[in-house]
Amino acid sequence: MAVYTEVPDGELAAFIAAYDIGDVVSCKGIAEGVENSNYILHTTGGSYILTLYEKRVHKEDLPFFLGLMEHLAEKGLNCPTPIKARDGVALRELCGRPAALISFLEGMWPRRPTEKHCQQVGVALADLHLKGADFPMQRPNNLSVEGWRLLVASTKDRADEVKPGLGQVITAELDHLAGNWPTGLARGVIHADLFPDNVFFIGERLSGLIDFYFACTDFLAYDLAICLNAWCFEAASGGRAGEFNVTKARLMIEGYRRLRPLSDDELAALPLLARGSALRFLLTRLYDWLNHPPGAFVQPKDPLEYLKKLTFHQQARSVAAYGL
Ligand SMILES: Nc1ncnc2c1ncn2[C@@H]1O[C@H](COP(=O)(O)OP(=O)(O)O)[C@@H](O)[C@H]1O
Ligand SMILES: N[C@@H](CCOP(=O)(O)O)C(=O)O
Repeated sequence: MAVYTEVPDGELAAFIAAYDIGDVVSCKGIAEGVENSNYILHTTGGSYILTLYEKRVHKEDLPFFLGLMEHLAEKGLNCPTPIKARDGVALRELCGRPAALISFLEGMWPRRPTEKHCQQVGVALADLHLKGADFPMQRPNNLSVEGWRLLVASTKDRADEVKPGLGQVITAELDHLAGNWPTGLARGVIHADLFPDNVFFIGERLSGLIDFYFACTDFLAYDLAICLNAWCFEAASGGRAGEFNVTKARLMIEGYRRLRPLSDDELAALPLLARGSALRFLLTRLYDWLNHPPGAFVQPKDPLEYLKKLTFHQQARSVAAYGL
C-alpha cells in the first residue's frame, strides 16, 4: 500500500486551512500506487487528492510536473490540476515532505484492457503530445540511455539471481540500443508511464490521465512505444498469457495517428523504441526487485514480464510487427 507518511489530524487541518476548500470531512490513504503517499480528501468544498512526494521524486522536478498538469488541464486535457492555496502557491510542505493537492478525477482504470481501450489510449496520447507542445519547461529523461547505463551497472552482477543469463542480456541490449538510438525524431513533452493504472475510464469511455511524475522531454514516438508495451501484451494469466496482441497495437497506433501523424522515420524507429522502452521497465523493475527491503509493503513488479516483451521486439523486423 502506498502510504509512506502518516498525516496526523492536527497537521492536516493546519495544511488545509491555507486553502479555500472548506473543512476536512475525511482523509483516507489510497492503497494503490508505489512512488508517493496519496490520500483521498473530502472537504465541505469537494474531493481532492493529497499527495506527499516521497524519496524517488526529486523536489526540483515538482514545478515541472505540477506546471505540466496545470498547462494540460487548462488546454482541456482530462487530467488532475494542482489546487492553489490562498497565497497562489500549489507546491507546499506537509509532515516534512513536499506536498500538493490536486483535483480528483472520476473513473476506474481497466484491469483487462480491451481493443477499445487501446484505441482510445492512442488518441489520448496524441492529444497529450499536441496539448503539451507549447509547454515552456523542459525536463531531460533521466530514464533514457544514460539512465539505463547506470541501472545496468548497478544490477548486472546480481541479475542472474532473477534469471540465469539475465546480466548478459541486459548488457548486450544496452550496447545495441546505445549504438543505434535515434537522434532526429520529433521531441516534446511525454507522459513516460501511461500504463493502464494511470488511465481512467467511465464505462468504455476514457475519462482521464493521471500520474505525471515520470513526465519529461523526449521523443514523442517513444511514449507510444511505452504504451504498446504496457497495453498490447495479454495479461500474465489467461489463455493467451504474455502474447502480443497485434490488433490492439494497430488500433492504438491508428488512434494516435488520427490526431498526430507519425513520420516515416518515427514508424521505422518503432521496433527500436519499443526495445528501449522494454529495457527501461525491465531495468527499473529489476533494480526494485533486487533492492526492496524484506517485508516492505509495496510488492515489486515482475522484471521478467519485460524480458519477454523485450524478446518480442528484438525479433520485430519492421513496423509490420505492430499491425501496420
Ligand atoms: N487525480 C486523481 N483522481 C482520482 N484518483 C487518483 C488521482 N490521482 C491518484 N489517484 C488514485 O491514487 C492511486 C495512486 O496514484 P499514482 O499517482 O499512480 O501513485 P504513484 O505515483 O505513487 O504510483 C491511483 O491508482 C488512483 O487510484
Ligand atoms: N509503471 C511502472 C511502475 C510505476 O508505477 P506507477 O504506479 O507510478 O504507475 C511499471 O509497471 O514498472
